[in-house]
Amino acid sequence: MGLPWIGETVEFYKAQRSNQLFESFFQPRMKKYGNVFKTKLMGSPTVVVNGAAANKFFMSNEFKLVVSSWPTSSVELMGKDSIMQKQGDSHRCLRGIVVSTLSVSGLTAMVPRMCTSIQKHLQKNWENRDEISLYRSTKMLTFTIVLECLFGIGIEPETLFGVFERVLEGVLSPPVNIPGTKFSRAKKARSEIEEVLVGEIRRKREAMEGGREEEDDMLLSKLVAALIRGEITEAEVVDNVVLLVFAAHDTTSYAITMTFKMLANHPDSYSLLLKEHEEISRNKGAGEALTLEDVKKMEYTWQVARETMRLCPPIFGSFRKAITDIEFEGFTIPKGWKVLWTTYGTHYDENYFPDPMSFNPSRFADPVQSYAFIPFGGGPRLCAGYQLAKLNILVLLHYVVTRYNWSLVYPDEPIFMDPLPFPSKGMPVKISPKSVRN
Ligand code: HEM
Repeated sequence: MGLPWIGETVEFYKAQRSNQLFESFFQPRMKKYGNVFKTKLMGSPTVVVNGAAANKFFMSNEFKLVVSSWPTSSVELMGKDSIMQKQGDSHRCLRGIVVSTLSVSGLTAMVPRMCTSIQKHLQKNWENRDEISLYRSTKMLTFTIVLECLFGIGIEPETLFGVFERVLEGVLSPPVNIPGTKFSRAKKARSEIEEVLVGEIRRKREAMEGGREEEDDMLLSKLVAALIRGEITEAEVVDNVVLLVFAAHDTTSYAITMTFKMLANHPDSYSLLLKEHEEISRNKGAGEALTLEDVKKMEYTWQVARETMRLCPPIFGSFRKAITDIEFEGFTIPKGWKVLWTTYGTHYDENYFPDPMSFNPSRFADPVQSYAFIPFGGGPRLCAGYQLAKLNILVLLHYVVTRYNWSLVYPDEPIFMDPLPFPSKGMPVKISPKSVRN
């Protein structure tokens, strides 16, 4: 387990920064000790678990044997009332509100809104340019989509983007609130966001209580309606807006950029994907928005995106804390110890994915063993924004591949992690418009 207090923290962070967590940290230990091994990270004895059976056991026993465990700085910056800190009824209530906006009827209404946001973004940021930073562009776009299409918050996204970025920089930094530290800058940014959000929430509440606005299918409206009914508090509304923007941001944009990278490196897959989108475009009138039915036809594209997230998961895993002594496969995990499940441990296992390091989207044409493909987690904490992320990835890909010729400036651009992965140069892409109808 390494040195007495820090254990293997230094090795872990070093591997993480260079995006070598699997190769330099997990894999050597799995080879030596097996799929379940003990280490010490950030002062906590931690059991790292890998494999579908372990994923199922720990993810589905959330609240019974384990609970999510986040660093102090994340909790302070996302807020104590965000869904990631909730358990029991309060978790169910908040999750129910979020997921209700992503039901079939919610998604049906969302697709045209998303088409408008994406087309506006491309027009503003891609038109008349011959090179763009794909990562920065998709980050800004994801942020806009969460505010405009999910929450229905009418604040100009550009005015809040930089402030949110400052919060994100502090979420995994040491929680030292001294002027000049990343954490203190992030706290200040969080207060600025809170002020804007509280203003927006109170304005909406007054309008809804005064009968000038009705509850609609946007998430902010649903949260404020629950606030008026006394089911949740104002702090819960604020903290969950912040959390959802955080949860959506770097994850979706990384998934999109890596999908483009994979397509650039696998021209055969790109040809198949392009055919799928050209077929969808052919059946649309000029300027006609996509529908949920069109998105459902993007089957191969979703296979490509899933294969990309298998090989390049935006989230490498997540920590839990044992709330009781746990017996698992002959091991005893004492109460208070941490458990870390990792995406790599199953995504790169040939028992679930033959020839695991090769890019083969069509392996997703058939159903995958449950809890073997876990970029979105599983169990009660399964990603609440899964459907939004899927829609965002598919609809953006549609507009880009049907409207632009594109190529990567640096096909072998290194990926760094801090704490989430990102392309080190922002993934610059050369673009030129195609002549299209819609
Ligand atoms: C490709 C994009 C995304 C990936 C890979 C991803 C991944 C994940 C993972 C792995 C978890 C589980 C964490 C755990 O078990 O501790 C999670 C939870 C969550 N995600 Fe996502 N996510 C993505 C996009 C989004 C989006 C777009 C939203 C919302 C707008 C979102 C909202 C959430 C929320 C609210 C939770 C916590 C759920 C709960 O505690 O009940 N995510 N996500």
